[in-house]
Amino acid sequence: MNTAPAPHVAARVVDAVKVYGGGDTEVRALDGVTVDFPAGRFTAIMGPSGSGKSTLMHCAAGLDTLTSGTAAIGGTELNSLDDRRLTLLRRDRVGFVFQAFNLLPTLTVAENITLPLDLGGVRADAEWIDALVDTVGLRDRLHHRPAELSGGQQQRVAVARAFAGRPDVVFADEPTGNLDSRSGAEVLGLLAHAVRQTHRTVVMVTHDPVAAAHADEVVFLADGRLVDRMREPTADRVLDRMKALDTKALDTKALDGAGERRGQGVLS
Ligand SMILES: Nc1ncnc2c1ncn2[C@@H]1O[C@H](COP(=O)(O)OP(=O)(O)OP(=O)(O)O)[C@@H](O)[C@H]1O
Repeated sequence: MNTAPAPHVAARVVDAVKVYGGGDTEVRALDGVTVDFPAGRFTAIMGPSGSGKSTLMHCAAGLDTLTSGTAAIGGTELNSLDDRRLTLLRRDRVGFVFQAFNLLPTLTVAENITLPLDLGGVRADAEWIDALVDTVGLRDRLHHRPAELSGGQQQRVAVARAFAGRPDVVFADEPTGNLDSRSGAEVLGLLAHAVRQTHRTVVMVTHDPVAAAHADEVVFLADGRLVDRMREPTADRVLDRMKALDTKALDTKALDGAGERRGQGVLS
């Protein structure tokens, strides 16, 4: 079966299973997840702690491999790539933003932004980079080093760096986890703006309903399964959904403790 995405899908996983460990310590972090991340949209992944959010993101981004099932980015199935091609795909077609800003302290803001392109020997598109610098509001900081910037400004550099190579998709893992709420809101607004203005795709893992509300759509995981999707989320609706999932997760754990069979996912 050809599971490569149609052009309007930036990334996709199909029947994704990820098992860590074996025997008594086996964990099914993903238990048959199929999800599309539409191109030109901002999607948030939410779910209770341990529900598989980071595992899904890492496998969808080619940072980790699935036990079974497939993952694809922009029409390319990741399982079909050897290590070298996978590294090139990650470098050329995927951007990353992490909780820790991961900037190089000895480089200026401008150098940090174009670092992935410079490492790959790719010529930066000056017009695109110029527009990005304006989008993230760092024009007057281009020659500063990261230590001279606030946390929010550093994360804005990381956002510009993630978009520098016009990637098919930018994956963001708790990008506001180290920021105060005001800087966090700025970075989220920026991600949403970059998606709208440049028609790029962002997939973000977050614990925070307020952060998720900046996305166009939220996908919810529970127990390694996709249990719901919500378009045009608001923080209140996401919070209500999360409360229901957390309650269900607690109930399931209580049942497990009583020796009952594990629940079959929250909505099924
Ligand atoms: N490298 C690993 N080895 C063993 N188990 C792992 C590993 N990585 C994750 N897990 C387990 O897989 C499950 C899913 O983990 P994952 O980090 O994807 O969840 P999460 O929803 O991102 O959690 P959190 O919100 O707490 O960050 C958890 O039970 C976790 O303990």
